[in-house]
Order: sequence, then C-alpha cells, then structure tokens
Amino acid sequence: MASWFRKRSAIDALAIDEEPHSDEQSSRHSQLHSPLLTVSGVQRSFQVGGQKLEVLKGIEMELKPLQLVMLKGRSGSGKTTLLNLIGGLDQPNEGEILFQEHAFHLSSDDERTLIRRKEIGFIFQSYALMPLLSAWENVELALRMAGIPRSQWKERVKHCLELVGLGKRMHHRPYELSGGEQQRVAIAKAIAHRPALILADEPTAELDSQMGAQIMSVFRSIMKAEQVTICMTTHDPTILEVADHVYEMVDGRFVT
Ligand SMILES: Nc1ncnc2c1ncn2[C@@H]1O[C@H](COP(=O)(O)OP(=O)(O)OP(=O)(O)O)[C@@H](O)[C@H]1O
Repeated sequence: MASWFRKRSAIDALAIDEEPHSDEQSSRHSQLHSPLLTVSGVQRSFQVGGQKLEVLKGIEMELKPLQLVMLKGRSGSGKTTLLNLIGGLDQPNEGEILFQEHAFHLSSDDERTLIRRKEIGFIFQSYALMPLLSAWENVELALRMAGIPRSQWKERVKHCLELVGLGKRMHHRPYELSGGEQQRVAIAKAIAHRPALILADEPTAELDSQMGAQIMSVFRSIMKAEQVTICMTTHDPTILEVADHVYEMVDGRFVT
C-alpha cells in the first residue's frame, strides 16, 4: 500500500477514536488534539529601497487538525506573507514555525519543498489551472507532480472531482467552466495528493457572494471527507462566520 494511503488510514483511525480507552487510543487522541502547525514569535521584514519594511512583528498562531481557520486584515497587513511562511515558501527572520514534526524555520529550501509536495495543497484567488487541460487532466497533473503512482490516478481523480460537485463536468476545460466551477477544480487539484493542510489565498475574491458561499460549503465537506485542515485569507466579512477560528491582523500583529 502506498504511504499516502497509510497516512490517511492512520488519520481516519484518529478521527474515529475520539475517546481514549487504552494507551494506544490515548496517544491517538492526543495526536488528534495536538496542533498541526505552531507559529511562535515570527517576524518577517523586507529591504525596500534601502529601508527595512517590517511586515510581521511577532506572530503567535496555532492550527489544530480539522479546523477551518481564516486570516482577515486590511490589504497590505501581511496575510499573504504569513501564508507563504506557513506553506514553507519563505522563511521568517525571527521565530519558529513547526509543521507536524518539521521545523520550517530551520529547514533548507529542498527539505521544505519535499514536505510541501506531500503534505500541503495550495489554492489561489485566480484558480491557477492549466488552460489547455480538462478538469480531469488538471487534477491528474497534480497527482503526477506529487509522485503518486499512475495506477491510483483514475480512482483518485474521479473521487476528487465528484467530491467538489464536478462529476458531470470532468472533461470540460477551464474556459468552459464558470469561475465557481474553476475554483472547484482548483480545490480538487489541491486535495488530490491527500495533504494534511490546505492553504488558500483569497479563494472567493473573484466570485459573487452566492458562488463564494458555495465554495465555503465545498471547503466544509472536503474537511470532513478528506480530514484536512484549511487556513485561508479573506477580505469578505460575510464568510467569516463559517470559520472555526478567525485571526485578525493589524499592523503586523494579531488582535483578539
Ligand atoms: N517580497 C517582498 N518584498 C518587499 N515587500 C514585500 C514582499 N512581500 C510582501 N511585501 C510587502 O509586505 C506588505 C504585506 O504584503 P502582503 O501581500 O502580505 O499583504 P496582504 O495582507 O496579503 O495584502 P492583500 O490583502 O492586498 O493581498 C506589503 O506592504 C507588501 O508590499
């Protein structure tokens, strides 16, 4: 059995054993309740025109398994900068980022890339689909890039596209789909390799409020079905209510 299936089975088992009865169950129980990601004392600054621009000024944050967490804040407050750090695309100047057992603040670019490919899925405001590939081929490409054996592609692509409600549009290309449908393909792509964490930067920004609400409902169902944690940025106050937790960023810090 491939390791990504083994990982999923372990997490499925965790989800079932909510109440500890034995040492083994107790250890699973504590894993389910221990954070997936911890950010401590994180600072990030950039040199801009000979000046130091301090963007993040001491961020403390936690993502627990199976949570939908939102980052809100004004444009330029540092949300994307933080998302890049959490996803291992960038590193802090100060502070610690622990993702599962990995210390992102100490790892090399190559180490973070390997972890990212296996454990993290990304969703962007503008969908980031390959325009000449169908929905099916876009999801298949994600599996190829993650190194998932070809023998598992067909079943997994079908499952992911059905999960996001695109069972009847699997062979359409992006230009034949609405914005909401394209974002569903992007979600199917992001979950295809069974990551533990999905990071989404303004995933509803290009959609009207009805489509935005539908995307949030898809997020809720994939969290349950795929046992993922989701962390997303948003400007939209109407969708904040579906979050399990909201962090508000003001001037490089979280306010409570
Ligand atoms: N690589 C970089 N070099 C220099 N400045 C940067 C860099 N990345 C981000 N910044 C600056 O950091 C600040 C925060 O940017 P960031 O994109 O994180 O904000 P944001 O809250 O995501 O904004 P928006 O909601 O508009 O996307 C901005 O002033 C931006 O110009």
